[in-house]
Amino acid sequence: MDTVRLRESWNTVAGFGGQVPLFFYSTLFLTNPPIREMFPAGMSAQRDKLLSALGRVVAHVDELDAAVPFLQQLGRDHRKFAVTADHYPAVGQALLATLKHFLSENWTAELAADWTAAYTLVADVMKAAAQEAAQHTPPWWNAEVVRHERRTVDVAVLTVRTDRPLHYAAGQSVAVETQLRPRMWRYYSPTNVARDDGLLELHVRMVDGGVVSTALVQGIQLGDVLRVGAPVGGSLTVDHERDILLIAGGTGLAPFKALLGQIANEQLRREVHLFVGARCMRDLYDMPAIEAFERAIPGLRVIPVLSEDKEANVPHGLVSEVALRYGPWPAQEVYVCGSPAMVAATRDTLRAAGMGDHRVHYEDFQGYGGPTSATGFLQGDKEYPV
Ligand SMILES: NC(=O)C1=CN([C@@H]2O[C@H](COP(=O)(O)OP(=O)(O)OC[C@H]3O[C@@H](n4cnc5c(N)ncnc54)[C@H](O)[C@@H]3O)[C@@H](O)[C@H]2O)C=CC1
Repeated sequence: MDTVRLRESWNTVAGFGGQVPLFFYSTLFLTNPPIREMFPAGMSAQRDKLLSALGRVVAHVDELDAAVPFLQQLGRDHRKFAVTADHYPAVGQALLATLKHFLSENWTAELAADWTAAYTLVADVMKAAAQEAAQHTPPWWNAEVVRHERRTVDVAVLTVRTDRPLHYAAGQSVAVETQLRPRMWRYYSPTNVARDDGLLELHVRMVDGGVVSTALVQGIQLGDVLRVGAPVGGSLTVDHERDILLIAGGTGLAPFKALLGQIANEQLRREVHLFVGARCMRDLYDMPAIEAFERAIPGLRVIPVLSEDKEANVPHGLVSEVALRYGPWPAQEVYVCGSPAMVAATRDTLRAAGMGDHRVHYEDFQGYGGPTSATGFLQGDKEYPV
């Protein structure tokens, strides 16, 4: 398989922009009408998600070893869409038809063979992981809403109870769907460690144009049943004993609250600093719970930071910049979570301050195709469905 040729051909096709997903989905749905039912009625949000994710993964197939855990999660997570092994050939055929169409005279028998081999590798990893998961877990968990608190105009804290235990690591995310918005899945990070009774707390901010987050904040009723997908993500999990610096922007606090739950149960003594960034006082929507952790964890220090309002005794500025001012952080593992813009800006700030990328952790959902890895993932209520 010539991976350079694969990548070059993908770059050429990607240059056709929005026409590519249009052609891909038309081909997929025309040749396999039942697959249309698996996607939401409105396709605009995810038009390019599946395809760009597939393209990225397949074109980097020479790094497949590194991508295997991600592809396995993807395979398991896709069970919630009712994707079965039978669907993979249809997607592969639509992908090949799309490449052929846009590469026209540059589409050769060799390229067709390379793309077929690459897609087969990716699909095999995903299918095997899905099949293995099917032995012991459902395609999704039903989760009844048992508590719904509006903490601010646009932030709700939901507590749901899954119908069977859901095992995940603190810092991972799960996809959530409400029947108010069928087939539109959004990722949220449970804010508690996994519990035997299946209780999960989720933090949801209503975002502009976010139809799912609006439904979860404003439309949901106690007793409603959400669907929850298999856990994904591994960048914000902690499996070491080093000191930690956590930098949260807004509801990006969610996975870190779960980490505090994990750390509170450790026998270990380590230093943990948590910077909680918000625009104004009322956006610090969960401080009593976070301060309770501060009392329970001897090495934990929590520093709220306001970027818009100025309040006495509360540091002012972007959370990343304030966190740097409190340094130096010579050996801490650094975890960053917030909006994509906040994560990108924080990474730049830390890099400019000389902090090596190797100890800065953030969830890369593009790479998934969602928060920056390979298939239409997301964080919070960003539009990253597959
Ligand atoms: N709800 C959840 O479970 C999870 C949510 N998220 C994501 O966290 C994000 C939270 O956003 P909001 O609550 O609206 O936060 P926000 O926009 O109110 O920002 C909070 C703080 O982050 C910093 N910040 C924001 N934008 C920045 C930028 N461009 N450069 C540098 N610093 C910046 C500032 O200090 C600001 O005060 C959402 O994108 C959500 O998708 C991520 C993981 C899990």
